[in-house]
Amino acid sequence: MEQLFVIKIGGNVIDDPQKLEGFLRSFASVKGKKILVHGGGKIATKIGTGLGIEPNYHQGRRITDDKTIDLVTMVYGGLVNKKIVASLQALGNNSIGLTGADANVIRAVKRPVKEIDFGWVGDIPRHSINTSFLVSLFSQDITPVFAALTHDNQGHILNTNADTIASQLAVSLSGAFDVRLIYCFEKKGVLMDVEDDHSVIGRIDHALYQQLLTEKKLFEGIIPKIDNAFDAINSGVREVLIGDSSDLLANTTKDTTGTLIIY
Ligand SMILES: Nc1ncnc2c1ncn2[C@@H]1O[C@H](COP(=O)(O)OP(=O)(O)O)[C@@H](O)[C@H]1O
Ligand SMILES: CC(=O)N[C@@H](CCC(=O)OP(=O)(O)O)C(=O)O
Repeated sequence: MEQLFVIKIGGNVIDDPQKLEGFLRSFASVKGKKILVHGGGKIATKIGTGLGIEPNYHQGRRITDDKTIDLVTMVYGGLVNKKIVASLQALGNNSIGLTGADANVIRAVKRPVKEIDFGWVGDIPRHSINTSFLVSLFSQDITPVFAALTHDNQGHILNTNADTIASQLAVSLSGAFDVRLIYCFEKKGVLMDVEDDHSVIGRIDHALYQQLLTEKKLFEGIIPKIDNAFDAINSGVREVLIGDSSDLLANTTKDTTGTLIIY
């Protein structure tokens, strides 16, 4: 099968113009079929605060009320997405900016209210991705660039975690391609000590993951990222890597750096 890279770029890199430029330069030079997924939570929080829309989180996850869904639609689907696409065009990488609503690529369901009402937040059921549209873009040599937004097919945009969008896109395309999912962020990989960039853990399987959780080596966003990584590797994705955005090119070869997630 032909190889496909599904690459997610993290919020701290998007927030740093120099790092973002370096990353996009590397991304543009990745040969073959590829998809880029981004969020932009930090920028949304900054712009929202300026507009009087205070961020509201529960256990690190954004609660998305009526004003916030408008905010993130503007920031993720507009500002961040279109700037990335324009940069890629300048680098000679023809690309198209998409949300999950465009061409009905990602239909999601609003997260049911349990103890917490997350508001306009989407979860992606299996088999709800329009893969044939993506394949048609690949056949025209156009790279899809996804913002962290989906839709519910009832006229609503849903704020959807970018790591989850990346893993679900990877899973849905794994029947047709040899997919390598790469989570790029500002650290060298999953670290034994989050303050020490030399403490990269080369491989994590389920047993080691449980041990790292018990030892409290992992906190905040890295936990849902690893959960999404396991979801992908358990559902047909060939390889999943978590690494530094500046190591992207190495991570598209056999000599990967960063952390491999394995069964
Ligand atoms: N052991 C660890 N190794 C690497 N990162 C960790 C670890 N524990 C916690 N983290 C935190 O997880 C964050 C990554 O999650 P998140 O901010 O959601 O990613 P993204 O940049 O992709 O949006 C890192 O910036 C880091 O602060
Ligand atoms: C529902 C949900 O988690 N939405 C995220 C979407 C952005 C995102 O995932 O961005 P990063 O990957 O850069 O954190 C949020 O609004 O923060």
